[in-house]
Amino acid sequence: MLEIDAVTCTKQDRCLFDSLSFTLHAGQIMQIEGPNGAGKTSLLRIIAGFARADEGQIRYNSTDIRDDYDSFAADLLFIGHKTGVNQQLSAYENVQHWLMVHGAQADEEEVYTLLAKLGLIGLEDVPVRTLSAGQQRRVALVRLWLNQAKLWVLDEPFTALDKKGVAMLQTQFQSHLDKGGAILLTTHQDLTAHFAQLQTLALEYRL
Ligand SMILES: Nc1ncnc2c1ncn2[C@@H]1O[C@H](COP(=O)(O)OP(=O)(O)OP(=O)(O)O)[C@@H](O)[C@H]1O
Repeated sequence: MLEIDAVTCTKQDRCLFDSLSFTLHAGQIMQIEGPNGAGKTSLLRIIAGFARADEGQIRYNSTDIRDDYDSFAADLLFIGHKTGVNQQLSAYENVQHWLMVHGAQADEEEVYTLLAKLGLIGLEDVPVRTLSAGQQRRVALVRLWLNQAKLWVLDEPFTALDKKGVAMLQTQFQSHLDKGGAILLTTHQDLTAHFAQLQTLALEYRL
């Protein structure tokens, strides 16, 4: 599904990674680990096509993502450190916005059921900026339940979630993998007990 081929990235005269290669197949989850500043976010942004590698190629279904970015983007769900939630809008309004952007359909009852599942009922009409950090993260993650994208690229998705939130997210990951999706994520959470098919990639802090 996704091939990272000899990718090199240098920032501020420091080589973060050099000639990095790996493959992610349908049904697989890969965790990128490493200390602060190692280059995890930089790698995710290159893979998502938001930044250019100094060298190397990212292929999706055997095609360089730059040759057919629209098809790649249609299959990609990226949730970064900055979660992409509109802070001025309510959770409900954010969901309506994402549905429109992704051309997805969900009736009002489905939206409310999802918001209830994520513990956001009673909070769905207030501006997101007034919610707690964990509640804001839950709003950002609603997209994982709404989206048909096959490839999820997620930067620290567990940040600020409580234990129940972490468990719910892991269950949703498994459901995505079972349907043939693939997940690439950074997290400091130990996922080894939860995903038999977990692959890990450790980036070192290079001087
Ligand atoms: N836009 C940029 N311009 C210059 N340097 C950058 C830029 N983005 C990242 N860097 C540098 O690249 C290095 C790697 O940053 P990156 O955010 O990829 O690390 P990370 O492994 O995700 O770290 P963390 O665990 O703290 O989130 C850092 O030293 C950072 O200062």
